[in-house]
Formats: sequence, C-alpha cells, structure tokens
Amino acid sequence: MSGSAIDDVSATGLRAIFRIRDFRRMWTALGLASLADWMGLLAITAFANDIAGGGYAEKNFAIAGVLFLRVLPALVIGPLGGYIADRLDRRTTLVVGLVLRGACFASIPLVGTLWWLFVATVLIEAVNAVWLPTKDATIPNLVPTERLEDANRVNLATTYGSALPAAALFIIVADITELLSTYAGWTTGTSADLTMYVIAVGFLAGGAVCQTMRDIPRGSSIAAEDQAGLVRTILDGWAYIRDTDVVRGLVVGIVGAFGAGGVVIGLGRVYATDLGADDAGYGVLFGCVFLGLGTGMWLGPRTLPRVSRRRLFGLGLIAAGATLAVISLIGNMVLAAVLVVVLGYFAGISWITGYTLLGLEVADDVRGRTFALVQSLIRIALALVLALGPAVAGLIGAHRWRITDHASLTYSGAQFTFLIAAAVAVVVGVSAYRRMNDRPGVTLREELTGPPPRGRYSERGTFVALEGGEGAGKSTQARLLADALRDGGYDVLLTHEPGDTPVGATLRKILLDVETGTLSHRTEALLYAADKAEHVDTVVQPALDAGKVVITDRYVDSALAYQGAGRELTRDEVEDVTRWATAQLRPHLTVLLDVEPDVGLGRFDSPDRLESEPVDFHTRVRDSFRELAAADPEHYLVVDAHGSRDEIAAAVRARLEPHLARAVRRQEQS
Ligand SMILES: Nc1ncnc2c1ncn2[C@@H]1O[C@H](COP(=O)(O)OP(=O)(O)O)[C@@H](O)[C@H]1O
Ligand SMILES: Cc1cn([C@H]2C[C@H](O)[C@@H](COP(=O)(O)OP(=O)(O)O)O2)c(=O)[nH]c1=O
Repeated sequence: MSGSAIDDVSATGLRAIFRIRDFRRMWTALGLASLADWMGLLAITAFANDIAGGGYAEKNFAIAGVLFLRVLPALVIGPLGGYIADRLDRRTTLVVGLVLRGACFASIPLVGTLWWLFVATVLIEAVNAVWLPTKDATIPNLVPTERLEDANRVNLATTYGSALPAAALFIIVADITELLSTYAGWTTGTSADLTMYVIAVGFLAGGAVCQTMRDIPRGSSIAAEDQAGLVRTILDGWAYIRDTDVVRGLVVGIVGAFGAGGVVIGLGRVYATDLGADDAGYGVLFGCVFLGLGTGMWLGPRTLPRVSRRRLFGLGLIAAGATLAVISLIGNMVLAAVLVVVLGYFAGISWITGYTLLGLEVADDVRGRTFALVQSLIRIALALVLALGPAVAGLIGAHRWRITDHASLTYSGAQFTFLIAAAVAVVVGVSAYRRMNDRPGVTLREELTGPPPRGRYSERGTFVALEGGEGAGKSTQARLLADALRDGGYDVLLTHEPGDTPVGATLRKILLDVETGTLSHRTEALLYAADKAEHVDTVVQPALDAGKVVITDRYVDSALAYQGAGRELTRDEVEDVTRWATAQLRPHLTVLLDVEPDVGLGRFDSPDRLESEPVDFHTRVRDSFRELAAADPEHYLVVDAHGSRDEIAAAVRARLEPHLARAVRRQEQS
C-alpha cells in the first residue's frame, strides 16, 4: 500500500511550493510585512496613549480615534482597492506598497504629533487596501494550480501566525527602550518611537525582498466584482440571516466572539497603565489574546468531544463573557494576562465551532454571500469595538472610592467597559445557546460527565460511509472513490445497504418493493437493523480486520434519518436498535452528499417505495442527516452535491487522506 506516500501529501506539497524561488520570496516579504503590521497595531495604540496628554479621557479618545481610523480605510476604500490594483504593475505595487508603509511608520515619531499619527494611519491603511489584493492575486501566479490550496494555507498561517511573534518583538523593543533610557540616558519622544523605526525597517526589508522577484505575470484579474458587489452582498446576505433563526444566532455569536477579543485589544494599552504596567504589558496582553485564540481554535473542540457543537458555541461565548467579567474585577497584571489567555481560548472555541456550523447550516446557494457578509460584519464590529471601547472608557473615566482612611477602591473606565462588554457577550451567548440547543432534555452536567457517545472505531482498516438523500450521487461517488483508491494501490471493498448479503437481499426486497404495501414502523426499523447486523458481521468487519478500505453506500445514519426522523419513531429508539445491530461500529468518515430533495428525486424516473414518499418526508430526512454531521464535524464531510462528479470526488478524496494515513500508522504500530 502506498500509505506512506499519502501520509506525506501535505508535507510534500509544502516542500514543493517552497522550492519555488519567487514563492519563497513572496512568503518572506509577507512574513516581514505581517510581523511589522501587527507590531504597527500595538505601536500606534501605544503612541496615541503616550502623546495624548495626561488625562484618562484624552488617552482613551486618542486610542479610539487611531484604532477607528485604522479599520476605516478597509471599509471605505477596500472595494476600490482591487480595482486600482488591477491597473498597476504587480511587482511595482508590492514593492512601493511596502516602502510607503515603512516610510509612513518612520514619519510618525519624526513628526511626533497626534494629528500626524491619525493622517499616517489612514495613509498606511489606504496603501494596504491596494497592497493586499495585489498580494492575493500574485500568489496564484507563482505556484501551480494544484498547489494553490497549500499556498493559501501558508498565506493565512503567515498572516495570522505572525501576531504572536509580533507581540513578543514589541515587548522586547519596549524593554530595550526602557533600558536605553534608564542606563544610557537616551530619551525619546514617546516610548514607542524605537518600535516605529523597527516597524519601518521591517516593511523596507519586505520591499527589498519583493524587488528581487522576477516580473510577475498579470494572470487572472483580481475579482473586482467580488469587491464592488459589497453592498449588494451585504443586503442579500442580510435578508437571509434575518429570516433564518439558527444562522442569525450563529452570526450574532461569531461577531460577539470577535467583539470580546477586540475589546481587550482596544482597551489593553490603557488597562495596562491602570495595572501599573506599560507598553510591554500591553504587548503581553495582546499576545495573550492571540495565544488563547489559537489554542482554543486548535484544541478547544477536541477537548470537549461529548458536548454538542451547537451547545458548545453558545457555551464558549458565555464562558468568554464570564472570564472578561472576572478580568474587569481584578487589578493584577499577571493574573490578567493568564485570564486573557483563557478569554481568548473560549472565544476561539466559539469562533471555530461557529464557523464550522455556519458552513453546515447555510443553504448552498447563499453560502458564499453569507460568508462574505460575516467577514464584513466582523470588520465593522471590530472597527466599532476598537473605537467604542476606549471612547466609552474615556467617558466613564477613572474613579477612586475611599472606603476607610486606609483603604480605597480604584475602578477605571477600562475595567468598567470590560464589564459592559462581558455582559453583552454573556447575553449573546445565552441567547445563542437557547436558540440552538439541540439536546433540550440533557443537562450540561450529564453531557460533560455522562457515558461517552456510543460507538467504536475499527482498529484496523478504514471505514467510509456515503450518506444522503435519494439521487444525491452516493453510488456514483462510492464507485469513483473505490476506483481512485484501487489505482492508489489500496485494497478496497465496495458495499451497500440494504441488501449486500444473501439474507439482506431478501430483506431489501421486502423493504423496497412497492408491493409490500405499508409496514409497521417498528417492523421497518427492525428489518433494516437485521440487514445491518448481517452486513457488519459477515462483510464489513471481516474486511476491516483484513486491513481493507470499506466503502459503504448508506449505513446507520440512513436508519436514523429515515426511520428516526422521517417516520414517527424517535431517533433514540432507532439509535438503540441500530447501534446494537451494528455492534456500535462507526465509520471513520461519513460523507454526506447534501442536496435539496427535489433535485435528487429529479434525477430518477421510476420511484421505489421510499422514494415515493412526499417531499416533506425527504426534507425531514435531509435535516436529520445535517444535524448528525453538525454534531460531529471530525467524522463527517458535508459536500454540496450540486457540484460536478469530479469536484465532489476530489473533495471526498482530500478529506479521506488523513484517515487513510492514520490507518497505515495504526497498522504499522500493531
Ligand atoms: N454530481 C452529479 N451531478 C449530476 N448528476 C449526477 C451527479 N452524480 C450522480 N448523478 C446522476 O444522478 C443519478 C443518481 O445518482 P446515484 O449515484 O445513483 O445516487 P444515489 O446513490 O445517491 O441515489 C444518476 O443518474 C447519476 O448519473
Ligand atoms: C440503509 C437504509 C436505507 N433506507 C432507505 C433509503 C432508500 O430509500 C432505500 C435504499 O435504497 P437504495 O437503492 O440504496 O437507494 P439510493 O439509490 O437512493 O441510495 O432504503 C432506510 O430507510 N434505512 C436504512 O437504514
């Protein structure tokens, strides 16, 4: 079996793109620019804080202003950026864009006024609005098409992954500035001056690297219509979100998760001063938000495998809000930093589950628009939170209450604003939890401490199930997958339910023959269960034990969906019988081919007994399949079954690869 080759696929992919000289250079330039850009966010906040004069309100208003101006150009000029970028030479735009941003950063401490900080910030972001689409349009011209996905992953990882090193660098430079002024008598205008120069050098170095790239072919044009249609996108997506309950809960929640993280970034600088820390303290808080977000996104959902994803989403928000409330009450820098990691962790859990659920819940035809809208809403929310947070804090001001002659309580505007934001996050979280609670009878305690979900995964072989409504393309995809895997050297068993055993064939005839007439619902469930028992014991398990890849066209989910949701039996009843019949064996991966019932049914001419059921039966079945997938994203792939046969086959193959690799490792270990 060529398993180890498959194991290496993404590693080879990365190695392959990094062997491309110009991609390497683009990546280096992007890394330097991203690092400088994140440091820039910290530095302009610190600079505004220092230059704004003494008062608590002035400092907060200055920070509110500069953060708002930083986000504004992306919203206002953003749509125009792609249009302008399309008309300029790519390499020149990349180089000049970085040099200009570097020059603007260097000019901030040289001019040294608040007004110039504002102007320079707008200039920097306006240049960035043209630079970003140029960068995104350049990457496809540097790598072969089949490596584009890898390249995009690297692009994203570099852009966001540089936040943490940027925070570390910011802290180091802040400390060096402090040392220089204490021991070498080197006094600067503000504590962030040196940082600004370091940022400028970062951008200039990025520009220099871009200059060494070969001429970049113009290639495909930047999707201008994507950008120009922003307003229409927002309106279309808005109507959809407004009318769909679960989606509305998700979107509000996702924006809320960003708000909770954003408020810490917006208020972090002033809050650090409140706690007796300075720029370095702010850098720490900022880094902690990202550390928490990253950890939450990676590990969070995995550490809570038993909790329903829909519940987890709301719970993450509530926990983030509660953590923020605690942060608002304490006055200790070290404790605050630890709690900010926790805050980021919970916000990260909500963000990643929300994003995954949104992909599953949103109807295919509006998915693109909805995601675009969510991105815009996040940007707007961040702009508002980054600006409003400090503004509210400034308005509230710092207060000190004398309790006794010796004790007093200081409560600052920043802490108070955290408390307001915490309350908002908790309210949004509770409402999302209520709206999306898919296990109303089960208490949270039962969910966390109850027995693990029933089921076992075969130690040997790889078990794949294809599920979906009638005519979704299950048999077609099962065949394509089996062929592709056989070509790759795998030992494959292609099978189906009901009817792939001698007894099963008889059961199938009873079940699907229109002449059978109506069956008691429990009889029907038991006959399907009997077919499965025979199938698992005599076909599936022996093949898995022999190390094969078993692909089944329909499995347990079909029973849960058809007998459990379509009929009057409850899902629990059907699940009890079916899991018992299959000896709890679960597929390593279930592929759900998702399509509206009328599209699937339209692919046939002569319906069988179940296919002749009314459309709302099939709609309930479809909803049920989607719920099963949403509750366990790790073991499911939901594919839009409108796509072409080849597109779908490629998506299935890609998602299966890690599972195949795991099977090979399991086999090697045993
Ligand atoms: N991606 C697709 N686009 C359009 N038609 C398809 C696609 N996949 C399969 N079909 C066609 O739809 C019909 C049903 O496909 P089939 O694989 O038998 O579905 P299922 O097993 O889910 O009932 C067949 O005629 C098949 O050729
Ligand atoms: C496996 C299974 C199938 N079914 C139904 C779904 C289908 O209508 C029918 C299976 O027929 P099948 O020929 O597999 O249909 P398709 O080509 O759409 O996959 O049996 C159940 O109701 N419960 C089950 O557990």
